Amino acid sequence: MGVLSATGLVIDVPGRQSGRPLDLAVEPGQVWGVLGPNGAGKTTLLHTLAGLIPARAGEIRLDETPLARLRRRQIAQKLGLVFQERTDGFPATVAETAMIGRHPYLSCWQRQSAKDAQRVRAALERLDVAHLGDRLTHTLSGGERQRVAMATLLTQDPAVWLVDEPTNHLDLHHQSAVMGLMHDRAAAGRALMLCLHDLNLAARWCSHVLLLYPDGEACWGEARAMLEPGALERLYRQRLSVVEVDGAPVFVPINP
Ligand SMILES: Nc1ncnc2c1ncn2[C@@H]1O[C@H](COP(=O)(O)OP(=O)(O)OP(=O)(O)O)[C@@H](O)[C@H]1O
Repeated sequence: MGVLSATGLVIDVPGRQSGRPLDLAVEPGQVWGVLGPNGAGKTTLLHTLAGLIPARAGEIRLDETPLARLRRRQIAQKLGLVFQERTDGFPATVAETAMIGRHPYLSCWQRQSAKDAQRVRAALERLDVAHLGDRLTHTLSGGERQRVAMATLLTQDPAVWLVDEPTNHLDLHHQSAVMGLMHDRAAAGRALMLCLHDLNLAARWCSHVLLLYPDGEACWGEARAMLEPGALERLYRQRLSVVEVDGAPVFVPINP
């Protein structure tokens, strides 16, 4: 049983017949990529696993405890989520936003410590946004905002990282840097699940893959076995050419 596990889980995608129940466990050290076409339910799955929306059926366990039995704060001490899109609830600087990652560990009136501030600084540096610490987040570019969101999750550094499109808005260098961070956190014993649109990032960085089909079908397993060109062509209804670079497959869409 992994640090995050789903048993008989059916996600609630509006208007869809119930799909294949998911039975999977995300173990420490694993990086799961969730792949599927637009509307397949990737975000819905992540939000369900985070306890933000109810499932149609099944059970989710976090560290062996049913999610339904945990209070929100207990969940936030073990699990963090980066949303695909962000809205600013209220004006906040980059440093203040990253500090939100420490809130699950602080009691109501407890002030953040020097150690918390140090974690924020280190996270901002790791995500290459330390120079933006005093800027209001709504003034940032899309890629800068994405890196601040990742820095906030790194400040939280929970056992389970759920990230909806980690490389959204990022240039090539920062895509690679963020995926490298995911790899490092997995090596440090975290369990990660990432929604990805880029097959090549999945092939390069994921240990496990879950393929979600628009009709609710799904299959999952080790990345090497799941990233089979025929299966991916059916998933995306897109012909693919495959070459190998640096020991990993590179998928290139081709026209008929
Ligand atoms: N609140 C809602 N009301 C109605 N339909 C919804 C709602 N939320 C999600 N859906 C639908 O559920 C389906 C799954 O959405 P979801 O965002 O999980 O897909 P996704 O795989 O993450 O897609 P994308 O790749 O475009 O991000 C979509 O068809 C979406 O329109």
